[in-house]
Amino acid sequence: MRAAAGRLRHGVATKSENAIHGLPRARHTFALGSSRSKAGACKAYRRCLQRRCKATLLVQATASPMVTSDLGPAPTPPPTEPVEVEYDTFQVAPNVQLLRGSCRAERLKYEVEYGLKRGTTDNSYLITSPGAVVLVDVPYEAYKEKFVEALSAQAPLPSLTHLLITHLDPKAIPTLELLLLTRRNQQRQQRQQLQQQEGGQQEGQAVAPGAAAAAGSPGSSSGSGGQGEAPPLPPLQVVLSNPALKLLESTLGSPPPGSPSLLSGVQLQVAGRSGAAVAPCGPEPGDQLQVFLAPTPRWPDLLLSYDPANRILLSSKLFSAHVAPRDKPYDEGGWEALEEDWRYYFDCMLAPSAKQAAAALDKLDLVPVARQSAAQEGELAAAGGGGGGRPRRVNKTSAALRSFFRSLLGLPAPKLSPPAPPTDPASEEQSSSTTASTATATSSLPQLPVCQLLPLHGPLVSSSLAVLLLSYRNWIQQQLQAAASGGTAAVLYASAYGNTAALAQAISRGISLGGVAVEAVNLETASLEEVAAAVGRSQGFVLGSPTLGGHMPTLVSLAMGAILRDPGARGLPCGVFGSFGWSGEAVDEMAGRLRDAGFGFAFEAIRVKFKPTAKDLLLCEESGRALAAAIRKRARSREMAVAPGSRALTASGPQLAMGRLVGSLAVVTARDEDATAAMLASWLAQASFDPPGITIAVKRDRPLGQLLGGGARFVVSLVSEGRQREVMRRLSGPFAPGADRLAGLDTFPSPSVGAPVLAGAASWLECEVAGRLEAGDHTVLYAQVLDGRVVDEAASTAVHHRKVGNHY
Ligand SMILES: Cc1cc2nc3c(=O)[nH]c(=O)nc-3n(C[C@H](O)[C@H](O)[C@H](O)COP(=O)(O)O)c2cc1C
Repeated sequence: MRAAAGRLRHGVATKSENAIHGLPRARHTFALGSSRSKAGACKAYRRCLQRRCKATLLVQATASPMVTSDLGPAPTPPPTEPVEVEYDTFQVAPNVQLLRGSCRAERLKYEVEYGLKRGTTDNSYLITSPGAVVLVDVPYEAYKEKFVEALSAQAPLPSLTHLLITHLDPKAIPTLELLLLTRRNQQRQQRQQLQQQEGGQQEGQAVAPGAAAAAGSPGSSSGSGGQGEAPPLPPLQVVLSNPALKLLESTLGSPPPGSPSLLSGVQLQVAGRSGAAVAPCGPEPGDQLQVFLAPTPRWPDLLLSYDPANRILLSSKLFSAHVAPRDKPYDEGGWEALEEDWRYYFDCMLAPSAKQAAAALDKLDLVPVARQSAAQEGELAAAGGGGGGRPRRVNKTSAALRSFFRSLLGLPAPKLSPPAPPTDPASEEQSSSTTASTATATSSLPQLPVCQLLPLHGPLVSSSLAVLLLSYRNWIQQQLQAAASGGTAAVLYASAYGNTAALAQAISRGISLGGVAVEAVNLETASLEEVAAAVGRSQGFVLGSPTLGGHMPTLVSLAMGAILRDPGARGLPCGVFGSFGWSGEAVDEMAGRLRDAGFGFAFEAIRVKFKPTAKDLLLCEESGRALAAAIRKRARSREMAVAPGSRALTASGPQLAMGRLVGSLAVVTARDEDATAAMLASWLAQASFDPPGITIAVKRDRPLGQLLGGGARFVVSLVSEGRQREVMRRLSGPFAPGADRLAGLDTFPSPSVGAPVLAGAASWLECEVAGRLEAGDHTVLYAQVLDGRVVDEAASTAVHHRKVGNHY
């Protein structure tokens, strides 16, 4: 192995584009088909469309459609897939508990287009203060019983005074239902107990002192001394955004005839303005949870909440990650251990809504400060410091931290977008007939010291707080810059079961990696005006649809009509894709209508049977990059038409000098299930003797970064002198999406990684990624060498010589 590593040379080889294939790091895991009969399935899907929500994505499925009908074979019932979940509670501040449901073995079946399988957590928080017990968020239904049990152990449910919902997913509705039902039952029991006690007192029986208070209701202690019926308990105040309110009303608000609405015992309060105070969170009068509206196209109901007493941001989907840390709830291992997870979540979930994410963060001037130890927090709280969270204590630290991290990341000014013009509070106000609007809007941006980010999913952010905050701004900035310089592509899709959504996500990744920003539009929730506006803002688009009943669903057809009617859309590069079960007409219909209207396709129509495999997702990612390339090419030719020669490349002195750096010419390969990736590389170097280690620099816009995440394994074949011409010719590209880049080259699988080794290479190495460093437009991967062989003792390694250092 060491002999093989010793074949690394600094020099030679490719001037080529490094023909990197990318793979998603893992496949998503949801199953397909439907448990329903033809009629049931159609009804479910129609209901989904009518409600314009993703509730029917809950339908479980199987990949073996067997039953026939006049719609075609209907899917068979699904195997029930038990999901193993755990439930834990942790104290994260003197008066704040984390209630955490986690699923490690496999991620839960949601956010189906999210490609990782590192487990996930659903985080809820309980904030207790004098006179208020505030629950923040309820988890998905897989956790519902354990959640209600864990919550009841922390606080009797009737004692809950507020429920703050930062995001309401249809899959959390059953949990909310159980919570409200259990609370109502517990209230009834309490009331009966109190009545019995009242009766007992009247009959002269002894009542244990404080028995009513032990029942746990804020109303109960005050009511225990009265005569007659026990006083009614105060209603639960549910604070949420207007879109969440609509979902709540359309589900729990309309119970079956004869049963009382679970919402009758709650008071709904719409968070109408950013900065509004909605619930107590500490002992002092000013200790009020503030809410900030943070809607994105994907999550139109999103709220962020700031707890000034504990200096905590309840960040909902922002700063989340789908990873389930063991035992400890925090970001153990820090930035190094979790950067990839946070970044991947951002790329999948927030990059397509970068503008909205920027707008949300611009509403808060967050200042990172150090977290106190639990003991210190306790002392400070006891001393009336509310957890020590007062700005005067922390400004010095925060300024130093901010400037340190800003310089570390080479970041510009902290603001992402120009300050918004003063808003008319009325325009931001969200209306609701059932609500009492909140008060106390901020007029300017006060600094908000923050020592913890408490997200909906994944680890709580403490040790990596400053760097994650700044990285978010950096990532958002990159997206906005891509949109400004490379343009935007609209990714329009509908998906009943998540399969087409998974394709849309992979295409979006490819587009982003190709240097073009993505505006994702879910046709189930967007209006036709929004569709037209998104296409109008874009320089290219893709359209995705499942086949249902032999056609594309009506909403896709309507969206298509909106595009065809828009004269500005003519000539935009585009592409179509979709998942199907047996006939797959939708993709042909879309392609046919666009072709007839004169549109040009950046890639071949993508049709995937049911659930996409790793290979399908790789094809999608490459197709996304092809669309990005078409968009950039079109922009360049327009630019050239205006100012010919404006983009001529001129190499500077340093670039010429850097061109004299040389590296070994290698072929890097990796495998993921049915997909194989290969790239030409020459920016390789030995980095460690013991353990043996190497580095590879991979350009950021290559999908290889996704392929080679932490712990990923790959193979390096060092090309032998004399073969560089042949290898470079075959691997330099350009390649059509899905093309086999190793076609025509002899290979064999490496013994343990199983990725292809180039036959006749000077040597080969099997490696495992052990670290990543973001470096300018490349990512430097540090990998430990697991195994290796010298294939040809006599061969020397080919070296890549270049003239200039501004390309390979
Ligand atoms: C009610 C219903 C009707 C369907 N009709 C067809 C059809 O006519 N032709 C076909 O190829 N697949 C059909 N399918 C299968 C879907 O296209 C397939 O499940 C696809 O993966 C769904 O993609 P999605 O997850 O993006 O919604 C049907 C599925 C359902 C539930």
